[in-house]
Amino acid sequence: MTNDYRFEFRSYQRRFLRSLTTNHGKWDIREGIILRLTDESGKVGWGEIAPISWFGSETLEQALDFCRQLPREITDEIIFSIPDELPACQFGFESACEMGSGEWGVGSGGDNFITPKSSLFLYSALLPAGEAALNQWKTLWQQGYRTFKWKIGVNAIADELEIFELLIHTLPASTKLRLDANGGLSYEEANLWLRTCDNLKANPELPLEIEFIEQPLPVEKFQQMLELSTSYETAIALDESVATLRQLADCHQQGWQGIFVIKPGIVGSPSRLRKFCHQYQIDAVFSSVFETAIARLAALQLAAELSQNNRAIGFGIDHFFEQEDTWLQTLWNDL
Ligand SMILES: O=C(O)CCC(=O)C1=CC=C[C@@H](O)[C@@H]1C(=O)O
Ligand SMILES: [Mg+2]
Repeated sequence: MTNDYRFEFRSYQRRFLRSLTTNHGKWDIREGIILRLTDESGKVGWGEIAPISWFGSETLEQALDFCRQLPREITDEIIFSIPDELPACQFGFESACEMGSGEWGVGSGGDNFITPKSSLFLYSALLPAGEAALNQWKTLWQQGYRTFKWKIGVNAIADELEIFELLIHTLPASTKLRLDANGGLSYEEANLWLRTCDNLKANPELPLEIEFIEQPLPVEKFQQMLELSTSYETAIALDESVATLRQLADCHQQGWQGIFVIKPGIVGSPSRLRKFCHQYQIDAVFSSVFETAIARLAALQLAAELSQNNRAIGFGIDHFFEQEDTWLQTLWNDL
């Protein structure tokens, strides 16, 4: 795309089919902004700003304020100087530029956001927290998922360990299971979960693989997580700790050698993410921010370019929403 664009945007709301319950609380409605850039030749680039403020990005209001103060005609210069305090805006505007320039091989954008569930990617499906996981996994298995992520740190640890015991005796042997605490465990609880997973790893009768425990401790407990990462066989993945590019660089610089969960929708500038990942070859797992197909297309493009170690991508979240294809068209038609 050339460097002058007509800029339009509108906010959206999408209700989860079922609330997403994590240690951060209950999430019922996903709100975001869809933006459209049209260059002088008429080429269109679509972008999406999908903040998660409790994860470390800007708030939706801050993103809307930023969009409202922009002129109707904007330039590359404005886009590539969006401050680091607005990482979801950096992602939304930059990816709209890239799409419009056809760098993804997407033509006019707008009419086709089919994000391929290609076999090139293994997808990880998000299970509901608590014992609902025991009922839900089979439907997802029948849809082809072989990697699942289950939220812990939501209910009492004794209850979750009990459900975990049932889950590992129910899931097929070839399953990979990820546990995501969203920073909700105490140091003692994190040790108990890691020890439990190590014991499972040592049990030949239960070959199911615990791929990693995600963000066991709060962001401010980085040193304790660094210590835990060398004390157990079971891998640890940082998520909230590396939510933005600044945090990602900081944890890497402080010596994190484990897994990094990358949420492209809120991490910040795609071009700077590419540079970082190419430079440091980090072990990255790409993860959804419950975005629409617009941001998902951009995020999958980055995952395709930057994924290492064949890790399933955390975009198995379609079952959290109604079908979206017509919804996106109606959202924009009356603009
Ligand atoms: O990463 C995945 O497998 C799916 C996405 C996912 O789990 C999340 C997306 C956004 C916020 C969180 O609730 C949660 C996470 O902590 O990773
Ligand atoms: Mg997570």
